[in-house]
Amino acid sequence: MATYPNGLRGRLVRPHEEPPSGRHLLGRVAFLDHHRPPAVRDGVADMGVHLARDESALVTEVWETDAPPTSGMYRDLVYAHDGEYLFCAGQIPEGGSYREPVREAYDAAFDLISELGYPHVIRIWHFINDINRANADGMEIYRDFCLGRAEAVDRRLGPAGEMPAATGIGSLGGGISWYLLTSRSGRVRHLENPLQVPAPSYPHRYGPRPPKFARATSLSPPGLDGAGDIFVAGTASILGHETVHEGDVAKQCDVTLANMAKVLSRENLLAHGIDDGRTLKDLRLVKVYLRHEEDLEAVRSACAEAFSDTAEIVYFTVDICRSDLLVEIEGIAPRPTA
Ligand SMILES: C=C(O[C@@H]1C=C(C(=O)O)C=C[C@H]1O)C(=O)O
Repeated sequence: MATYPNGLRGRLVRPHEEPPSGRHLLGRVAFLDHHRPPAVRDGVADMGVHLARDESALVTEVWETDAPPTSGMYRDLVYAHDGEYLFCAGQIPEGGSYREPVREAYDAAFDLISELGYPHVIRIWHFINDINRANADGMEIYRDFCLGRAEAVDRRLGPAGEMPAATGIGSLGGGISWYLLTSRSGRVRHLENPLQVPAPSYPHRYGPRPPKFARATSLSPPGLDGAGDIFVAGTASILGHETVHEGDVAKQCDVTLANMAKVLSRENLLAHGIDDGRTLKDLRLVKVYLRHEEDLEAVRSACAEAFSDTAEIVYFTVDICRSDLLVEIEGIAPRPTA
């Protein structure tokens, strides 16, 4: 623990802001108006995701650690690791079907994780261009993606293999951009939400293979066994396995926030063996995804009320994994002592 007094921390940096100083940069994901391939740039593992429609949405997510990282390329992935944490990012070019390339990309990441020795996956993000469009075989691209992911996960972890909190959301170009964080020896626990069917158990009507992710993941750094940082997955207006409040963004936003509050609640954490409780006011690094630009003010005011004044909140207008979802939100509740 002494080596990692602050551990892994994510921050959002706006174009006009000073880059972070004093700590080491493990990875950098820039949300841009174009995509930028994964590479080591200025010594930092870096990738650009096409998510910004205009300059107001330009923002960079940086992951800081306490030890100097080593970075490099592995197959098509860029990575960096510092002895306790690993960041890795990749892009899968646009094509007629994503099933096979997603399987290969996941395979490469699993190989990297095991070769370098960072087996505990904390969090994964996927940004999928044309997520609701049909692929060359007529299958929705999100479902095509889920198929490749499920096959890769089955092969490596078995059908019951646990996956961490994730985001699977639209983007504006560049195929699929994805990145993940893993830990060497931290304690990683995956959490579900009693209001929602676990995504890996969604029925067949949502696609041939279900999405493999948890509703949240708790990361306790080495030496600290209590509650850790809680990474809340991309969350939407889904109860059980069904979308609720089709066409009503305000109500979808309320259900989304209630789902996030439930995952973080003391009752839910205790049910997962974690003696702690968090609220929406503890969330930081909040990303809000909207299907329609015109919903921004309604969603912004709901979020301003729900989250802390000091939370960093960014808004992106992109498609969402189900065509009836209008809003999706994710965030991180850091451990209180940090
Ligand atoms: C919104 C949902 O799923 C979305 C898709 C995910 C994925 O496929 O990795 C993860 C979280 C969300 O971004 C949901 O099913 O509740």
